[in-house]
Amino acid sequence: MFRSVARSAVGKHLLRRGYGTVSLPDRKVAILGAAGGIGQPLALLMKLNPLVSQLALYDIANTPGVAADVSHINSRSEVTGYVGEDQLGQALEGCDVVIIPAGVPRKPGMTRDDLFNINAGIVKGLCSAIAKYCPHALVNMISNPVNSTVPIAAEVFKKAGTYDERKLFGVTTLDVVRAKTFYAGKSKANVADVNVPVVGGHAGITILPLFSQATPKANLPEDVIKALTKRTQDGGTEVVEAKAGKGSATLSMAYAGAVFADSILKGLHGVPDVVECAFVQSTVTELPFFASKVRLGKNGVEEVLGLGPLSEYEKEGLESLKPELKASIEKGIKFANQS
Ligand SMILES: NC(=O)C1=CN([C@@H]2O[C@H](COP(=O)(O)OP(=O)(O)OC[C@H]3O[C@@H](n4cnc5c(N)ncnc54)[C@H](O)[C@@H]3O)[C@@H](O)[C@H]2O)C=CC1
Ligand SMILES: O=C([O-])CC(=O)C(=O)O
Repeated sequence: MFRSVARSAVGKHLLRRGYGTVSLPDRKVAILGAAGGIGQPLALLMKLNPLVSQLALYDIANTPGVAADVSHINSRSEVTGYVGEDQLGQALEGCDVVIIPAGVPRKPGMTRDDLFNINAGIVKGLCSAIAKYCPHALVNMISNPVNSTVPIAAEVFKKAGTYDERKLFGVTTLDVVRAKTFYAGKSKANVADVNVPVVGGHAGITILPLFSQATPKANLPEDVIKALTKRTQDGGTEVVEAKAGKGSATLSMAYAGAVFADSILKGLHGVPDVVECAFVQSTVTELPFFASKVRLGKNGVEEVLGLGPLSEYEKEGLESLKPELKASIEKGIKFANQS
């Protein structure tokens, strides 16, 4: 997964890997919520990423143990654990990338929006600290409801005078990961070769997989496309129900979060043509935030790419998702400005 590091990169560190000697820059990455269900496996995967030189693991509890454990792995980065609000500033100082999986997960019967009351406040507090201690960092928001937490983060940064729309991302990679897996299953394509853009937001019908643009082409019948769409939209709920009260997706999310962070780091590193779907500030539709393909570069978002040609079914899906996504965005903005 992490092999395609550009050989021409500048930097201080020389690493000898299987494919020769490459130089890599110093990059500090923090995970906020690092002792949680997503945070722990994500810490493990980020420890394996050669583009990271310092890995800061922050949580309100239990990070010393997680950090001690992960730090014994013989890979490049230095790992430090930070626990409690007193240490949040140190965790964030000098960060290039901050990944946020802090907050409560769903239980069966809940929607992602049901998490708003608790997670909105958590995200707001963490983003205020980011604005203070690492205002130039790229922020990868995992905490749900992403459709609202990203607008909250944007408002907090605007108030602090640090907002840069190129540097704030709602992580929707798990929707892409699921769409690829489910499509490969039905089309019998090699899953490693499959690509499926997923646009919109990250909750229920706001998740809109564009199977008409999936590659390799498979010409699946309409009823199969509809079933694949529904399964992708309900992927999170499928896991919540299977876990039966013990939380939501953690391992597949850690994988998706690590894939997305790796792309962010590659973009920072100057690797060309790094494209991921993400929920960002957007003019692709009339909504102020929207997930679509994004080209990543040295400052974060280099270009928000358009939707491309949609099938009639996808056009309908796009119109149906807009009211819910709009309301979730507005709820986030209102929360950030009233409290
Ligand atoms: N974007 C996406 O695709 C996905 C998002 N999620 C979301 O990710 C979030 C985390 O999920 P899990 O890791 O399963 O939950 P978890 O409960 O296992 O872990 C959350 C961690 O956050 C920590 N935390 C709480 N308040 C904090 C604060 N103020 N500062 C730092 N850390 C704090 C907790 O101590 C805990 O260790 C949930 O909101 C969940 O809905 C989950 C899966 C996919
Ligand atoms: O469904 C949830 O609550 C967690 C999540 O966002 C996902 O798995 O896509």
